Amino acid sequence: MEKQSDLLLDIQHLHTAYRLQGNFYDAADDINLTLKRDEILAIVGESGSGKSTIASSIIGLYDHKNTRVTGDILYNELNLVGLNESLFNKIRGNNIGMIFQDPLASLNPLMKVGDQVAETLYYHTDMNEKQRVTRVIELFNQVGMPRPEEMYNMYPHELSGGLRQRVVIAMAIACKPEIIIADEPTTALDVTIQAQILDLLESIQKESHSGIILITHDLGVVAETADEVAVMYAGQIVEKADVKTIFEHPLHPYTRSLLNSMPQSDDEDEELHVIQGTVPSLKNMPRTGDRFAARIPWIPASAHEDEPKVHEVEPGHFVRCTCWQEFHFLDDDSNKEVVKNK
Ligand SMILES: Nc1ncnc2c1ncn2[C@@H]1O[C@H](COP(=O)(O)OP(=O)(O)OP(=O)(O)O)[C@@H](O)[C@H]1O
Repeated sequence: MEKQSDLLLDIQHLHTAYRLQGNFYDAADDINLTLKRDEILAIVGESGSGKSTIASSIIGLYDHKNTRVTGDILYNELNLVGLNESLFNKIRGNNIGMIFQDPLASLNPLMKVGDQVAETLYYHTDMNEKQRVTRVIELFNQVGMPRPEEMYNMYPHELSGGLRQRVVIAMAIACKPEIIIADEPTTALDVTIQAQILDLLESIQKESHSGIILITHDLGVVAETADEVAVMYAGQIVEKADVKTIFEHPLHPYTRSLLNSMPQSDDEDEELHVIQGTVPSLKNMPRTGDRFAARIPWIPASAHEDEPKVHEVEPGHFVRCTCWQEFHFLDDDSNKEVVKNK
């Protein structure tokens, strides 16, 4: 049986709405998710599907005047929804580490990278200066920075993108957080460096027994690293299962379309299925019916539930709506485009 303490985060009925011209619109709509110790949970979906909205709701980094967060985000006994800022400041960095897409934006250009990591330790631990420097060198070693002592005194612009992201990761894990949220941590990096950073995240997770939420639009990244996967479309989770099930037995038409659009080879002329259309903007989001229906118009309206519910089709495998039962790809090439596979 699962130990109570294995559950790190329990997100229930999370709604995050942004104010646009006076009205609030849900960008995350009734999100239910759990994160366990020793688990990498990937949240995957196209741009605009609401992935980063979930991340910012968890860590409480949003414009409180124009963002409304309701529901529960339970971290142990604590509900992070509505938590006061001084408590949040203690939890951020200490219990929950954050890695963003663009390491340059996360770092202060005018400060030595070693001092930036040491600063996190200054705020969250009672280490003295010497201990902090020692710990930073240890962290730089852990994240695979060559010549850590030398690196300590460098400025962000003197480092490559991959090394900068290692600094950000060192900062995120400095206080051994139980939870790490990585929002597109490899998107800004070269392909070869991407794999190294993913390997690093995995080894950190194994060593520290933390839980990682990995936000990505890249199913290749998911296949390589995730244990559990939540597929998001237009603010909602449309499918959730373990990684093997998502790749070997996907059901929701959106998950199947995403998988179908993945390159199968390195051939630049490979024909890729492109999902026609885009995620609707917040204001244009249909608030009733199946939000994905518009992108699979060849599936009859009767296949969709009027108010799609999430069904547990097998233990641990959740799918929104029953339309998957009638879903098929088009036989002709009308939803297929030749796009450069790079
Ligand atoms: N602060 C904000 N104010 C208003 N609308 C916002 C705000 N942040 C995000 N949105 C909108 O909310 C929706 C979800 O955005 P979000 O960034 O969470 O998606 P995402 O899946 O992370 O996409 P991306 O990968 O492009 O960041 C989008 O329609 C976006 O335009």
